[in-house]
This record gives sequence, structure tokens and C-alpha cells, in this order.
Amino acid sequence: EKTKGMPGLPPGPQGLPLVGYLPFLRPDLHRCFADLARIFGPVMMMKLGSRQCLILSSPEAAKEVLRDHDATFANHDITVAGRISTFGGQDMVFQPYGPQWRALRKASMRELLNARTLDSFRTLRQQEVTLMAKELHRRTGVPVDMGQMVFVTSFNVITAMLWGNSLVAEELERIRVEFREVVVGIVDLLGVTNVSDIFPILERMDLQGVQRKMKQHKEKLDGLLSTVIDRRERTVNTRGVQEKAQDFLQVMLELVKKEDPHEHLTVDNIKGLFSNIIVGGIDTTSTTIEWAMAEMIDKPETIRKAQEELDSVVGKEEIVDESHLPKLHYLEALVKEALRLHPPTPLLLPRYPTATCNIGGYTIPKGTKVFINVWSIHRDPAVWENPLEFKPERFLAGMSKCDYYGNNFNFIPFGSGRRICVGIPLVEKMSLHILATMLHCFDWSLPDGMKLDLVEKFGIVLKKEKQLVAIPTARPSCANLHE
Ligand code: HEM
Repeated sequence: EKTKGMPGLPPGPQGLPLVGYLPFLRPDLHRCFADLARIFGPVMMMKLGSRQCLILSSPEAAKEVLRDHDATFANHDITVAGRISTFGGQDMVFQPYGPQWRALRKASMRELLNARTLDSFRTLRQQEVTLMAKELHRRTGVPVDMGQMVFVTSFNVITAMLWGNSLVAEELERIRVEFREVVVGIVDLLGVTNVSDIFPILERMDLQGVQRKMKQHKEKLDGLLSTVIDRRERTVNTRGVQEKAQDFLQVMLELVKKEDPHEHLTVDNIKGLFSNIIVGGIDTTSTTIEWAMAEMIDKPETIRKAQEELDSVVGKEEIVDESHLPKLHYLEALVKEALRLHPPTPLLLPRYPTATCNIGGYTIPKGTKVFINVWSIHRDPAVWENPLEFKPERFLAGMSKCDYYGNNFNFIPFGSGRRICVGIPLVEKMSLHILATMLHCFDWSLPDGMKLDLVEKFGIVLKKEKQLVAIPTARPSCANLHE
């Protein structure tokens, strides 16, 4: 297809009139796209319903979009369910590239996710990780649902940073359980291919019930966040200005009062942002650690190497703290290798161009939905030697300079460019600290008769199909847990 002297559209599979290629897609979308890219190439286009979709599967093509044309592709594509879950798109992820997005991003970076502020929460993270280790110690010899354990720890770390201890213990416990249900529910629904997105004309009919279910989750989330905000407002009012809390919620609430449009935020902006951080940060981080543990249990020599490093850096009988993390090079390589083989967001967060442009020598019409298949880029044999093998050493040798900041397009688990994930500094600390503690304090084995599998379940977050259950056995450093 050619339009007015411009190059043609990228190649791609032919679909049917009206529905396009939709009826032929498999549920494991990342693998399905990868299989098709082997036929049509790394810049591939297909129609899904009324929507033109571009699927990019090579580092070069990703670089064109995320670096060379970053400004044109600086918007995340919002879905009907995404809009509901983010208070009408009032959050950061789905905010169009503009002043409101800038205000949210700036506030998060300045007040929460920069090195200095993150450092000020170091003790808090230590407490939560130690609590996890104590809990695991109590369960020595008993099967533990690893994903759930890490989810609770990540939740405690992140929410304590967001709103400190505004809630009394019993209330916190209740809220934590409800939050987990809501987060899991929202993440699941965000991964559903919703007919309402493909045929906007059908949105009102909500044929799969996705919108109805998402509204229920959003109502619950709204209630939970309102409780947290409400408690804070009351605490500040009764205690007076001098005693007000210094956490992220407090800073955000002050921005509500600002009149300068470059700083002003609404309460829905705060709820949307908190929803991004909780929904987008906790499940992704715990999934990463679950995959890392699963791969390591499958390849026990990796556990042995990680424990040797920990014993030498931390000391056999000491407890890991954050000052050890920069010296744990093998462990860092392990996390990177888990993120390579199992990128938590396998198709990143889809973007769209705000103007018609040229990618890979093809015309990409304005508004096209763009998927970057990071899962297939991370397994591309042209880029990675033995790509299906879990081999952390590759990040110590040839790929040692690969970081998380989207500069090397062979490895982009957090995206790249101006919409790159804001949570990277926190993920780096949390994932290493949790994993280091799990491996330094315990040996791990599978329950009798249980076979490990590494089967994925596609969704907006790529999880293990079956949760990982493993049995901890105490190592010498556990002796220090109860001091
Ligand atoms: C392993 C864990 C995580 C992974 C793999 C991940 C991945 C991603 C990806 C792929 C994007 C889109 C990037 C792009 O379009 O180029 C993103 C955006 C985002 N992430 Fe993360 N993320 C993780 C953890 C977190 C955490 C812990 C937080 C919060 C503290 C967070 C908050 C966000 C936000 C707010 C955005 C939207 C940024 C924007 O639109 O400007 N993420 N993340």
C-alpha cells in the first residue's frame, strides 16, 4: 500500500474484512507476534479490528521508535480498562505527553524516586526485608508460595514509602489483603484483549464484562486510597502543621493546593499515580523475583555461586544490608538474566505516534498502536548467544555494561526514552535486597514429588502459569534474625 508518494505500510499477515487478523491471534500474544515476525520481519503491521497495529521485534526497530522518534511516540496507548483503573487516565502512565504528565513525573522523581529520598527509606526497607526473612524462618521446612511472600514484602516497602504509617496496624493488615486482591484483579483485566478496544463502537455493550469488573476493582481501589488520604488529612488537622508527615503522600497533597499549572495536581491525579506505583510496581517486582528463583532452583549451580558471593561479601553469619548490594555482581547479573528471559511487561506498554512518520523505511500512520516485543528481542539469537539458556555470566562478560536505562536496545525490560519506567532505582534496590536475603539466609528445595516448570502465562505482566512453591532451610545467617 502506498499513499501520496510515501513509502508503503510494513508487511504483515492478511486478516478478514472488519475483524482483521484478530480471529487468528493466540492468547500467548508475545509468542504469536514472535512467530509472525519470523515470516514478515521485525517491522510488521496488522489490523486488529478497526485498529492498525505495528509490532516491532528487533533492537534496531525499537531504537528508531524509542530514541530516534521518541517525541513522536511519547504517548502510551490507553485502553478502555486502563482508563477506568486510572481514574479516567488521570495517572502518569496514560497521561498524554504534556504539562500534567511532566508535573506528575517531576514530583515522583523529585520526592520519591531519586537517590537521596530512596536512601532516606533505607532503614524502612531493611525492616521489611528482615520481617520477611523472619517469617520464612518460622516456616523452615514448610512449602512457601514465593510470589505471595515477595508481593507482601514489596507492598509493605512501597506503601510505607508512599504514606508512612498513617494507618494503625489492624487497619493496615485489612487494607493489605484488600489491596492484593485489587492489584491482582486489575493486572489480570489489563491483560485481557478487550473487544471494546478493537471495536470502539461496541464499548457500550461491554461484551466480555471487562469494564464492569474493572469498575468494581476501581471502586475498591478508590475506597482504599480515600481511606489512606482521609486519615492523613485528619492527622494533619488534629496534630497541626509542625508535626505533619514528610512522606510522599504529604508532598502530593500539598501540590493539590498549588495554583501554578506546572505543579498543581488534583486528588484524582494522586490516586492515579498511586495506582500506577502500586499496580505497576508491586506485581512486576515480585514476578521478577519469582522468575529468578524459579530459574535458579532449576539450575542449582547458580544458587551455589550466588551464596558463595554472599558469604564472601556479607559474611556467612551476617545479615545482608543495602551497603552490600553494589558488591554483589553475580546477584545483579542473575536479576538481569531473569529480566532478559522473562521481561515482566513482554510487549512494553504500547505507544502511538502523534504524527505519521517513517520507521524501518515504511510509513506508520498517526495513531497506530505500537507494540515492542521486548520478549522476542531478549531471545533473539542474532543478539544473544544461546538465548534460551539461563546464564547470568553473560552479564558479567560481554554484556557487563548493559544497564536498565534503555541505552542498549538489546536489553530494554524497562523501556527507553522519555517514558521509560520511573521505578528503576527502587526496583534495583528492592529486587537485589530481597533476593540476596532469600539466598543468604536459606537453601531452597521443591516439595517432594513436585516438578518445576517454567511455563508462562501471558498478560500485561508475564507471570508463571503455576506459582512457585519452595521449601526454605535455614543457613547460618538466620541465627542473627532474632537479635
Ligand atoms: C521489575 C519491575 C518493573 C518493570 C519491568 C517495569 C516496566 C515498565 C515499563 C516497560 C514501562 C513503560 C516504559 C516505556 O514506555 O518505555 C514502565 C513505566 C512506568 N513504570 Fe515501571 N516497571 C517496574 C517497576 C516499577 C515500579 C517499582 C514503579 C514505581 C515505583 C513503576 C512505575 C512506573 C510508572 C509510573 C511508569 C510510567 C512512566 C511514564 O509514563 O512516564 N514501575 N514500567
